[in-house]
Amino acid sequence: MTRLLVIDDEPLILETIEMTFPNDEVVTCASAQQGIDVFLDCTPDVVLCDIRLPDMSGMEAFEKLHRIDAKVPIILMTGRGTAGTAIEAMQRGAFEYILKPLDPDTLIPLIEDAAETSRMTRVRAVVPDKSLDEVPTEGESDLLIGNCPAMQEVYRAIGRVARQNVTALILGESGTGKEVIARAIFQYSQRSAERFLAINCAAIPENLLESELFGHEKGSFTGAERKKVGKFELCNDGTLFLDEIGDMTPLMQTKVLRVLQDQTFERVGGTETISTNARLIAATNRKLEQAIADKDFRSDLYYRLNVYMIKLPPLRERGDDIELLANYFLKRFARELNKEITGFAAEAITLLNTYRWPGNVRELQSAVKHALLEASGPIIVPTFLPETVREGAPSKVVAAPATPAPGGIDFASLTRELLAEGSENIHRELINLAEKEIFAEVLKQTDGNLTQAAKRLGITRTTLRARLESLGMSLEKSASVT
Ligand SMILES: Nc1ncnc2c1ncn2[C@@H]1O[C@H](COP(=O)(O)OP(=O)(O)OP(=O)(O)O)[C@@H](O)[C@H]1O
Repeated sequence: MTRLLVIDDEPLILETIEMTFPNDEVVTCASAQQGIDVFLDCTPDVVLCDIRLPDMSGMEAFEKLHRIDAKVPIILMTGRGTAGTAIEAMQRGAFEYILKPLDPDTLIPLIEDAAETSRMTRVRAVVPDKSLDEVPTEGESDLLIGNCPAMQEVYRAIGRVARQNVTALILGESGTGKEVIARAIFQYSQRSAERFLAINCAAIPENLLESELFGHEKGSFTGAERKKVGKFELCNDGTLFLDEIGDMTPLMQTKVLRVLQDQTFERVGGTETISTNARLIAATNRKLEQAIADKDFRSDLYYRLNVYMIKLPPLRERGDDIELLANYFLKRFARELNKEITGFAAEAITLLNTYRWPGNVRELQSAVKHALLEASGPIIVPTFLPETVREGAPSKVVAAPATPAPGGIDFASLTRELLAEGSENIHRELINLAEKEIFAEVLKQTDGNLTQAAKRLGITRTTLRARLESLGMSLEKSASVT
């Protein structure tokens, strides 16, 4: 839910906006002073402010609001005659301007975009120190969870790069936390009081992306009814987050490369050369080196972006962090959903640890939420987890060896299959598979006696038990035998 503050003295406009956003909290004010008082009182997510107000000019009102909290996106509503003032306000930090009469098809995506920017700018992404017990209040901050060596390295990298004014490139599969890392870099940087804007390069068509990034002059193409200031210009002194950069078209790659090289560009249809010192943070889940080999991505752009690279590991490679994250989300959502659930059953943890998590942290987050909504007792047991996690084999290979050789598992073909699949966890997957076979056979020979089996294997009973658990192998039979 977005908290929207609307300042306008036209009752019809206030009513229209209330009706357009029935599921959001819309606070309306008929004068600039009243709007400023409410702003001070409730810190909205987004402000919509008319450029003509009874008690002061919209520009003055904008400047007062912006001075109070520069991180709240302010959108100015204007008639055609006052668009020039609105553009000037944008250059001073306003988020956008919109022409009256308001068209819901333009207004709704604009408010969504502003609310998302507001969230990214204002919700802190906090790199943990020692206090991992901390559960931030919803909306206040996102604590980055994870202790594994790869995540420790990520935190160190944020610390190293944030305060330097260089481009950062964040790589990682979908849902690994690239956006949170980008926000952390911004928030720990010297530009944290300046503008932070984000754009998803995969979500919009090339010509729109071009306008969004570089702006356009009025009349430069059909539909360009007014001049637009692009994000590179707006982010002068600020930070621009280009998400899914690997999906940019060749034309856009060339244009972005030029900005990185010369810090200049022209608006679409314009001749004026504009300078920008926007700091770029880029992210992608594509393997850029492969995209370069496939001639899909410019190598010179890659080298420009890759001044400092942060690689996020997939969740399945983060070891104990899976349990840590699951418990963190459990605490967080239990509080939000007002549920008294204290933890996970051991079997549920085993499932979480063995599942492959193709959607990474985002998928774990929704699995925990799902489990909380399903849960009826004080702890999460396997049946409350989503079916994909319960039944989704930890990995294709571990579930069903594709080509077992007559005498056992054909490791050479499995290795080839995993290589072709692009797996980056071949060692772990095959070792798990081998262990499963070995343990199953020894337990069969020792009638499920854990002590005997551990003795024959030459490992301790505790180690065997832990390995069986983490491989998702049943302990039922062996547990009854000591
Ligand atoms: N280490 C972490 N600790 C806590 N929450 C995390 C962590 N990493 C990611 N998240 C949460 O997981 C969700 C997905 O993260 P995010 O959107 O940053 O991923 P992404 O890599 O940008 O995904 P995509 O490539 O699909 O855009 C977010 O809600 C984020 O807050």
